[in-house]
Amino acid sequence: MKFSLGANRYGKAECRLVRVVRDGGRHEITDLNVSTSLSGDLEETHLTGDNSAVLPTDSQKNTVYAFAREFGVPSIEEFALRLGGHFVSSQEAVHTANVRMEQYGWNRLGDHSFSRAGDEVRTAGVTVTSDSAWVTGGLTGLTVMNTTDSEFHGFPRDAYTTLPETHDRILATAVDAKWRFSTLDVPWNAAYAMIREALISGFVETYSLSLQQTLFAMGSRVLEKVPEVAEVRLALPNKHHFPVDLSPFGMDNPNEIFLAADRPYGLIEGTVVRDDAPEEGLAWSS
Ligand SMILES: O=c1[nH]c(=O)c2[nH]c(=O)[nH]c2[nH]1
Repeated sequence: MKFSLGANRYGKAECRLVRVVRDGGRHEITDLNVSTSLSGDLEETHLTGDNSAVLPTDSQKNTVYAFAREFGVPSIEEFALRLGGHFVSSQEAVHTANVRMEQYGWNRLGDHSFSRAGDEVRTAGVTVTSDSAWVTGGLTGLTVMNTTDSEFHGFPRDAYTTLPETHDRILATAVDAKWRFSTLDVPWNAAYAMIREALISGFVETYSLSLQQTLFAMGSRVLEKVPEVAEVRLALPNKHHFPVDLSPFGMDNPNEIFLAADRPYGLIEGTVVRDDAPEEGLAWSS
């Protein structure tokens, strides 16, 4: 039997890149998912394992981050054209470069705070018995980011600790919150709006030394603003943004170019409870 190689291409899929421009105190962010795919005279690696024409996908990924630092991202179209043009012009064997871009939208919350558009879901749960009922509200998928005012240091260093201490990092999380009402006499929609606002302002306005500290501030803010809430439970994934080391390419990275990692992520969970919170179960008459 004889086989021949049909269409083929290769590249790095889903380079998650966040770029922060810090001209003055008002930051701008660009959040991208970049995939490269090259094709051309690439038979040899498939047929004999000769890699002399195979620009590593790792190099393709590095180019994405390095170009973001060197040339910025005026638009995803321009950035994609520059990347594609580079691969085709610099690699003799590469005749076609496909570059796919996804750009995620963020809404501004403040000078260095943003919330990601879409994905947010309001939730509610009720339990009803013959003589009582109780209500929990919640939200999931509220993704927020502070591009400064976050530090993490002073932690124990054991034999397996490699994490550098940081005094200026990105803090980003997708808020997963549940709260328990201590009464059924609640203007539900207005209360939801206030709770959501309290969670956001707690995140934005807290100068954070840990996501745990931010969690407690967010929960406390809800209890402060909405007296009908007895308890807030928060699950906050720490959506890590690692500064990319561009020194191998002769570039610095003044906290501008980040790899947005999706897994694994820290998961910080906690409950903030009003000291005089009633037990679950509210009499209908109350
Ligand atoms: O805010 C943080 N809390 C942690 O517990 C933790 N652990 C870690 O690696 N980074 C962070 N950041």
